[in-house]
Amino acid sequence: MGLPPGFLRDYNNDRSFDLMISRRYFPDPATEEENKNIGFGQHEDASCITFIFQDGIGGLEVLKDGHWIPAEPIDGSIVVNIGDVIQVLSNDKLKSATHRVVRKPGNRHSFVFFLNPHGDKWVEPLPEFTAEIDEAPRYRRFLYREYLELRARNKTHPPASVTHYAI
Ligand SMILES: O=C(O)CCC(=O)C(=O)O
Ligand SMILES: [Fe+2]
Repeated sequence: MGLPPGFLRDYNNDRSFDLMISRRYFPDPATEEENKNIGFGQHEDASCITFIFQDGIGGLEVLKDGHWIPAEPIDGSIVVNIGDVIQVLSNDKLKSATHRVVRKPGNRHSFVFFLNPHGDKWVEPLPEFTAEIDEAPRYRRFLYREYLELRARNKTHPPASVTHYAI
């Protein structure tokens, strides 16, 4: 990221807002009905970074230049996604990965670990990516807890994203 080693640890070394979720996806129902094979719709994670441990079934996809690219399972490997917090800290230099899961013929299992800041942490573009390189901040600052609440409230509506704080 162009930041000193250990930066993320120094920014937030409190692990109490981290989260690990175990997920199970049922097989593709193989109907023609639209969106029926979506196991987890397109989204970005609210985390700093996310680690995905998936089995061999597949279905995880990442959006790149308008195309969905499968993140094929590789035995013994972990998928690492950049989340919204890094996008804001880096003032958009690093983008939160847009991803989804499509259902495959088999039952899929994954463990998803979200490395998050503490809820009382302020999230804002860092000087290294703004003042120090003559770039205007693209987000106003917000408390991490506020953002989690915003996302929880908007779950059933168009999902909230970090663009809510865009300047
Ligand atoms: O199950 C997966 O592989 C990914 C799930 C996911 O994107 C999430 O929990 O945010
Ligand atoms: Fe995700």
